[in-house]
Amino acid sequence: MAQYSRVSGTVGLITLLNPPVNALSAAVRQGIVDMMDKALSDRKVKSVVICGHNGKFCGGADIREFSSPLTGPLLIPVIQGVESAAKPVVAAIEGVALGGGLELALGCHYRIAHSKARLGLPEVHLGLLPGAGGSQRLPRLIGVPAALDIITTGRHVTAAEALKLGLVDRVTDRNTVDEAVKFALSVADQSPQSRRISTFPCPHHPDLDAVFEGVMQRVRQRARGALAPVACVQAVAAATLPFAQGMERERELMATLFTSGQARAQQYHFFAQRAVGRWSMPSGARWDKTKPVAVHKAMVIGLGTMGRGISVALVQAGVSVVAMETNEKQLMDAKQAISSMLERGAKRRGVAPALDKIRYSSDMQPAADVDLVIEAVFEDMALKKKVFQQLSALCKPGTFLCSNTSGLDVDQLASETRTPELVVGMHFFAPAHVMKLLEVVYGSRSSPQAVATAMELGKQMGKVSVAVGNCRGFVGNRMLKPYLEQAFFLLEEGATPEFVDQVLEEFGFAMGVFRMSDLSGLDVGWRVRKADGLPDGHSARIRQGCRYSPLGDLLCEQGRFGQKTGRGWYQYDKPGGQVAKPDPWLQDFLEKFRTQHGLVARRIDHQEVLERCLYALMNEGFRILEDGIAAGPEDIDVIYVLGYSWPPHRGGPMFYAAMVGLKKVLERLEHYHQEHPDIPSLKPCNLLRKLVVSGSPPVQKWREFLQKPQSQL
Ligand SMILES: CC/C=C/CC(=O)SCCNC(=O)CCNC(=O)[C@H](O)C(C)(C)COP(=O)(O)OP(=O)(O)OC[C@H]1O[C@@H](n2cnc3c(N)ncnc32)[C@H](O)[C@@H]1OP(=O)(O)O
Repeated sequence: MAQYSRVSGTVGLITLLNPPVNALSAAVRQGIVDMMDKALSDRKVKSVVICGHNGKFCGGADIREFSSPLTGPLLIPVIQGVESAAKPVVAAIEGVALGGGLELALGCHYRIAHSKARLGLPEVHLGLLPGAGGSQRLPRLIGVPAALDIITTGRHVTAAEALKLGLVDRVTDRNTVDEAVKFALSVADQSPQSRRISTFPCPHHPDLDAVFEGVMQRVRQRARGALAPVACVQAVAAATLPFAQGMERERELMATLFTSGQARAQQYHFFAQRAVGRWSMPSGARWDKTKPVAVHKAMVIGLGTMGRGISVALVQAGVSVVAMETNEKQLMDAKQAISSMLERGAKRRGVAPALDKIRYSSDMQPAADVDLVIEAVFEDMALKKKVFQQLSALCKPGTFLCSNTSGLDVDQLASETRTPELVVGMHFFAPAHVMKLLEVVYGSRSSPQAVATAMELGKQMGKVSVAVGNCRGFVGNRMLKPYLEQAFFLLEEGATPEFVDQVLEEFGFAMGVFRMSDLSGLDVGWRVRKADGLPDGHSARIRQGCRYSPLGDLLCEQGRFGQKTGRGWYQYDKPGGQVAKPDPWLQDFLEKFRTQHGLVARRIDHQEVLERCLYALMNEGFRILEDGIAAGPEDIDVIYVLGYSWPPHRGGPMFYAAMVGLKKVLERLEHYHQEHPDIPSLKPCNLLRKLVVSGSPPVQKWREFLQKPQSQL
């Protein structure tokens, strides 16, 4: 809803009231209409200010309303009503003006922003476009190139940048509403006629065609099959037409997006990202019953790529860091690298680099005086155990001990310490100061407070933290295993790396499985498999009664580790080269392999590649839910979108399973498992069967079918 009062004698003040972000629900839209009527009909009122309750202008349309038929007045006429008002209307922007919120502000005749406010049109992240005139008014106000940038990236613009772009008229450090009221008084006698953005012509640009072509090309490349970014460009292109025609085009494009599965997927992802913050553990411990401990000082042990990124993320979150590395040369290199990462980051954010927040050490002693340690040494259990033993002896009581591991047993590490309840895994993703995902792994003895502290620290670092149980590979890497396996089996059966990658990239992954494997290095998994007892030079295709593909191992034995050696599943022009080219050697190698094992290459189609890779991955997701390793499908989906480049417009693997239809997924898995009975990951899991028998409920209802946590609190 919206509140109305008259202030300073002649200013009508309309306050949007819908906590926490004053989203434009039906009641708020109706409130704006009613309060505008009140202000315009009050003869004493000469000008109007629109602001948001509690220091937030408006977070946009109420996304929760998108899943049911719209009621109340539509936003487009509401904004038109504001713009066509005969009295000047000023938007007082505090906190955020996003999506429909910024569109409303664009309908006002003036915009005053607080210096800390953020403005943007992030609809593209919800699978939409700014459909309440934003795609038409923004380019008219700030020009096509700047509008295209803001609309297609969905990024938030600071008040300072908004002022530079001409998006706001004034920026203030003072009380924004008071300033807006003063401003409204000063323009009370002026006609708003010349301030109506819908009447502006689109600013001239010498080569608009080239601008649109360039952006469209970039957007298509980045979009990976997403419809919204492309529609955003098309909508802005329509801003060069007369306003009414542009609005009609915006409406048509929006209608297509609004009903698309992609918009549903991206809106699901928006809420899923927020839902994972409400974590729970099988013990019944929960986010709302556990207080995190504030971390002021942390230590990072091991300054390889991960340790450096983690140190930067901590410093940028305002935590004092001791960065430790025993190798002096590595320590010096790390210091230089971390300083330049901090400097670059600070420059991007327009702040001073917090170089004084970090100090360096070549020994473990400073661990005695920190609140939390993140161990980020090489992924080797023996080495990590040694570090945890040392930490246990050194740290003061209450210090949280975290391991940045991508899949090792957190319980084993905890058992090396005197305080297993303070041990959790913190699985960061590379580059750790950039990637948004953090898996927080609780062991069987981790205390709820340790989990809450790691989750909160992740949030402070700007990450989306997901609490997961302890098992080999946790959630993300555990699901990756059957996916990779299927890709290898497909090569054995007749596919090529190029074809498998092409199918997965067409689906929307940034990189197919083989290009990704070349980038991250084939040797990483090989070393882990060898540590698990993989015999050298052995190419058997059946291990412990199950199908096993030795292809990756055989490539590693040839020194083909991927990009870094210039050869892997593809060839590169030099070690470290990035352009993957098909390698005739690999074709020859695959043919010889098939002959050696009596395999006859068959024609494998697009559908089989997708189904075998993706359904095997989803099936593992159902097992993870069944095992209680993830609390709900949202957790898995957030991990896959943010950490494994699953296309956001497909929601995540569990959401996608629901979109495809659980019955179909089950049938196809049954079919493939019949064809390949020696591949256990293709055997449909019980939870999937249970859901199908229960009529394939929507993904939001799956938690009801999972085992309830046992409350021990
Ligand atoms: C035809 C009309 C078309 C219009 C197009 C639109 O306007 S689409 C909406 C565009 N707006 C956005 O995309 C903004 C989405 N929100 C955010 O980015 C952030 O929430 C925020 C506004 C920057 C605030 O961030 P903060 O970290 O402070 O809080 P949370 O993200 O945790 O949000 C708090 C709760 O508010 C819910 N929420 C936020 N925005 C909306 C919204 N637009 N509609 C409905 N609900 C919203 C959010 O879900 C949180 O609640 P939970 O219960 O925790 O989920």
